Amino acid sequence: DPCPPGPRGIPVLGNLFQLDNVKPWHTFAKWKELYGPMVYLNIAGQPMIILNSRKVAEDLFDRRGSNYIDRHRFIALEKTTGDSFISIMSSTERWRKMRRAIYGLPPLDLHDPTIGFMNDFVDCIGRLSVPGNLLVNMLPFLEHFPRWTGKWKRDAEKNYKIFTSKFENMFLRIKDETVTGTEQHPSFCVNLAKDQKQHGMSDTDCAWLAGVLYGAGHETVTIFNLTSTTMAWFIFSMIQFPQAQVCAHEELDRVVGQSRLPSFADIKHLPYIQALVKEVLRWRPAIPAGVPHVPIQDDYYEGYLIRKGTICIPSIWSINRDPEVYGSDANEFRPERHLDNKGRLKDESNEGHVTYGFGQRICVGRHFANNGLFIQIAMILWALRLEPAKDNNGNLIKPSVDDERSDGTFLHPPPFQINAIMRFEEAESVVQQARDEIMEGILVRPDVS
Ligand code: HEM
Repeated sequence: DPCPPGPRGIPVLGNLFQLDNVKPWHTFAKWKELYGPMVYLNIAGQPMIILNSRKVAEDLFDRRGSNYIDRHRFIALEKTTGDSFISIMSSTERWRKMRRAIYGLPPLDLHDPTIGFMNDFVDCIGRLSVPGNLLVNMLPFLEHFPRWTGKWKRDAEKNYKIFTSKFENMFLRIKDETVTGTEQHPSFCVNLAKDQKQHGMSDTDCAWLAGVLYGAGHETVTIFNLTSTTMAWFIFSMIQFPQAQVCAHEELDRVVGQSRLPSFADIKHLPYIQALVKEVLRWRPAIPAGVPHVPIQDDYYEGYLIRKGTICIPSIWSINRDPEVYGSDANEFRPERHLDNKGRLKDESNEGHVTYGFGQRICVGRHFANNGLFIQIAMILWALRLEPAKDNNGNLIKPSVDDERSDGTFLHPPPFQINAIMRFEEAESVVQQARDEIMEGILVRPDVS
């Protein structure tokens, strides 16, 4: 049976050297023009398929989701985490249990001394998640070579011990306090400790699940923080497209007024802000080549064979600007595309993009992320007007709209400076008051350090 079309490779190593490890999604988009929505590659014997249209990605990952449920092996990352990293775990019973257990939020505490430790953790994970940067991921037989032949293996074993012991300490402390009734503050760990038996999870699994989720929502500037990367793209888009800011300000003034901050209760009445969140995520997805899915059985699609074990990469970048879905202006930043002609959201159940991935491995943090982005964007625009910084002669300095930075997995805006201007006099005191209330709330919590 034929494989989908794709670029010709060289003998043995196939298309290994045609894979662009820096910004592969731009190469995928070019290949879409040449070969169509499914592009086949052979990476030193490992089959790989790039999915470049929404239809193909949804047909396979959503409609046949129970087959496209597995992950490709990131071997060094697997060893560093004792294969406890839910996002890259194979579709085992352990993964199922962890996914089922996720319903709360990771605790965030400004005084938590673990912040430095978590920075190291997310840095390490970020380095190991770049698909092509370690040979062992492409040539898995290297995994079984002795330890002295691979530094990656020695580092992985050492780091696994450090991370596990810290995560276990963090989890077991909460668990002890939950059992003795001293931990009163609701948190993800408290819920997990209470329901651990029901979920059938070991202490180490609970500790890793909590640690990884804490990492995903972690408030740092490291590459791993998808929410803060998306916020950086939001600010970038506001200085590039001032008209969108004018529309957002108009909506906030009309719905919220100027005497109080926006809240979650306003969400239904702020469709333009919701559309803005969707458009930032669509226009500049933080993981533009997604996370690969791997089928557990051979599959046939449109006359092509997709062998089990094939690395299937959803090109989120291409799919988010598929002209068949978004029309000819798909490359432009236009929040209005998510609204009908009465200014209401076109379809509340539809994200309007595929930035959170697909099927049974879709991002479990997406509601948390959407809510966080909504409230941050609403509050920033309620109080501020964002403008590009000016040079000494008063000229605006603004990066080119197409500029971007990447390490192969995550997409960031280039460095840029802004001026943030209070929109009205009372804004400052309203923000200050809200801040004081939150700080009081944190300070009355029991000391958790
Ligand atoms: C703007 C923010 C975020 C973006 C763009 C994002 C994107 C993604 C993507 C593309 C995947 C892979 C989906 C697939 O395989 O098709 C994923 C998985 C995942 N995300 Fe997120 N994410 C975000 C925020 C978060 C947050 C805040 C959390 C935690 C609270 C989180 C937890 C997870 C987990 C645990 C998985 C792995 C699911 C699995 O493999 O079964 N994410 N995310």
